[in-house]
Parts: sequence; structure tokens; C-alpha cells
Amino acid sequence: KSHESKPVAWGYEGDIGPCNWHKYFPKAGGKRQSPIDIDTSATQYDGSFKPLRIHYDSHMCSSLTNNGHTFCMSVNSDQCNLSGGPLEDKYRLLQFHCHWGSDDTKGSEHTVDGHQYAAELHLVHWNTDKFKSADEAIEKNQGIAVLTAFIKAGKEHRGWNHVLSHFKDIKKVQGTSTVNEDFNPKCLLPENQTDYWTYEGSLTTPPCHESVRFIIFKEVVEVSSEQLAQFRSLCVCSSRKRDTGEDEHLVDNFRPIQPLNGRVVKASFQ
Ligand SMILES: COc1ccc(N[C@H](NS(N)(=O)=O)Oc2ccccc2)cc1OC
Ligand SMILES: [Zn+2]
Repeated sequence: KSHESKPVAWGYEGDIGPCNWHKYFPKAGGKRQSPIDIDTSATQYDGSFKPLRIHYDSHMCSSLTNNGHTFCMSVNSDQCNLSGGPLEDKYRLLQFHCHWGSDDTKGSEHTVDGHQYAAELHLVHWNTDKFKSADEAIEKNQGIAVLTAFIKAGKEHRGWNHVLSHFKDIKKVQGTSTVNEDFNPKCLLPENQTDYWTYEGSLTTPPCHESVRFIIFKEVVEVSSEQLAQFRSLCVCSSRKRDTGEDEHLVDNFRPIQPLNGRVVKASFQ
């Protein structure tokens, strides 16, 4: 029997934290890693982008899972597609998830002029024109496109309640809940979908494949502080082994920013 490679544990703190990921996941030490700081004085306007086309249907059944690092809403509808903007091909929505912090002052992965937001939404899509499966696409250049929105504390976001209402079923690690309601993840995006930054980077979690085109909206989405607290209520795996055996609540599931290495961040707006 071939020896299955044992999955390597990784996390956001201690010796399995981001500084050591490269030891088991060599791509994490690559030249086009994510996230990055967006220095708005160095972005370059690109007038050649066509309008972004985000076509999601809402009759998709999906399941919400606590994967030990965040929640992940998987989508298995072939009707949720993304194209246009900086993209040459058509991409299909696979899942969405978020990154957040232990309080409202931190949590996003990307930063803008050094400013970190309270959380960051990632809608992960894979290139269905070039590849046969998401598992193939995640290792290939242009394989993945991640639509990204920053989140800050403010007024309550009613759309997010459709996701948060299922959190009680996935409080435990590897918990899964089936979500079969009429929910369209497009409601989680900002109103302004024409102004965004875009650059070529990587998965921000191991195996950190350098296959991702990030599209990051300029407009920030507001959710209430109570809703942000619900993100933090998820119990996830942590490197600290507590003898108390109490559930580990996640703190800071965001990767630190990575060197730009000469990459240029394009802007769809002037
Ligand atoms: C299509 O296959 C994958 C897609 C994505 C990621 N990792 C993803 N990276 S990110 N933050 O850049 O989107 O992080 C998470 C974080 C939480 C839940 C699921 C993904 C990993 C994948 O296979 C290993
Ligand atoms: Zn992510």
C-alpha cells in the first residue's frame, strides 16, 4: 500500500505558524505570495479591463464546514460564474470563507496603505476554461480567482445573518451543516463592483500555491461588532494544547503580509 502522505498540521501561531509554513510547504517561500499591502500611491490604473461579470444564482445548495481554520461555505452550483475584468477565462465559484482577528482592529489579510480591516471575505473560483477540476486548477497559474471584500465594524449586515445563523451547527471543528436556503453570496459584496485592485498572488494558506488572481474591491462592507463576534465564536484547532481541554476559540486566522517582489498592483479606477 503506497504510504499516503500524512497531512501536515499548520496554524497561525507557535511553531506551526506562518513563519514556519515554508518548511513543509515550500511554495510559502515563493516570489509571488499573498497577502500583500496595497500601496495606493504605487498602483497602476489599467483602462483595458472589461466590466467584471459576477453571475451567481441563488438556487445552489451548499454546505457550511468548520475546517479548523475558518468556516467554509462550499458551493456546488455550475451556475455561479465570474469572468471579465482582468480575467481571460471563465471561473466557477467553489467556496467562500473569511479571515478575521481577535478584535475589530485586525483580521484582514491584505492591508491598504498599512491599514488592516476587521475581516476579509474570499470568494474562491477556479478556471473552468483551462482546467477539469478545482484540484487541478489550484496548482496552476491562472487557476484560481479570489474575489475579495474588506469588512469593518459598523451597521448590521442582514445578508451575513443567513450564514451566521448556521454557525451553531459548526461550532465544533470539522462540523458541517447543510445550507439549502435561497441565499445568493453576491449579497455579501459591496455595492460598487467597478472599483477594485488586482494582482497575481497565492493561496494565503498552505500549500500556498502561486495560482491566484486576487480581485479586491475598494469599497468596504460593514457588519456589526456582534456579527464579527460571531465569527470569533467558532471553535477551531489551535497549536496551544490546553490541559483544561476547553475549546480553542480562534484568534487571528490571517497570514502576515508578504514581500511584493516587484509585482505591480493594477487598479480598475483612476
Ligand atoms: C480549491 O482548493 C483550495 C482553495 C483555497 C484553499 N485555501 C484558501 N486559500 S485563500 N485564503 O487564498 O483562499 O484558504 C482557505 C481557508 C479556509 C477554507 C478554505 C480555504 C485551499 C484549497 O485547497 C487546498
Ligand atoms: Zn482566504
